[in-house]
Amino acid sequence: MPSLGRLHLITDTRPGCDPLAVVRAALPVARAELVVQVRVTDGTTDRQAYDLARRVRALCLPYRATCLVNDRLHVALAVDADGGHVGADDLPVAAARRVLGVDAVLGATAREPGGAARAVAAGASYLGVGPCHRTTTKTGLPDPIGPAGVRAVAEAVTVPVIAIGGVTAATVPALRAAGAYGVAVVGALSTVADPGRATAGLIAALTC
Ligand SMILES: Cc1ncc(COP(=O)(O)OP(=O)(O)O)c(N)n1
Ligand SMILES: Cc1nc(C(=O)O)sc1CCOP(=O)(O)O
Ligand SMILES: [Mg+2]
Repeated sequence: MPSLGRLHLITDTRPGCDPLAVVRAALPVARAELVVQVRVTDGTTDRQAYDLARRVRALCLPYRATCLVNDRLHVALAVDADGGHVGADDLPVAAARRVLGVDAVLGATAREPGGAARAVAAGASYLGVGPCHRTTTKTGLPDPIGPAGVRAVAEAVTVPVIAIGGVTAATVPALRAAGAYGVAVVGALSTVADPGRATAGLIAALTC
């Protein structure tokens, strides 16, 4: 299994966004510290998801950056991605592990220690933990858990904890201090004028 990068860039495919431009800007800065998770809106067809994932996979390869696919594990397999990410509405973690195989990177969403331990027992190789802070990118989430919630999960598992939800370079130090191995972001890279510069800021915060 490839070693996991600390900066997870989740693609933003909302209207007006250019996810490939953001990936192209982030890759030369973060290189193998970058994990690109291809996440598409529900209305996206499998063909569109496949085309985006295939292009992201090709961009990641020269940098040895990890490419994951959110939810649609058949797309992950079809583009030979490094793995996938599942949550409560997706395939159960054990089923996802059977689909992807033993060597794949498999992320699972966890919001509290009990769920986190169950996800790891079922085969998750990392956990996405949040929402850490308020986010404008996704609706229907529970209240933010803050660094204390991240700490509770990190103390319960031995796999990497990736903090998600409203993460910025300014909030990274407290999340790292709480035990997060890395962070996952949408808006901090997709809604800024200079995603390359924003990537450098996040990497600096993650590696100092
Ligand atoms: C790193 C990371 N953590 C959490 C999530 C959320 O996944 P999920 O709960 O399945 O929700 P959707 O992203 O599918 O809407 C994630 N994608 N990545
Ligand atoms: C996709 C996603 N999942 C979350 C969760 O807590 O499960 S928060 C989130 C969106 C993260 O976007 P931003 O970095 O713009 O806040
Ligand atoms: Mg999901």
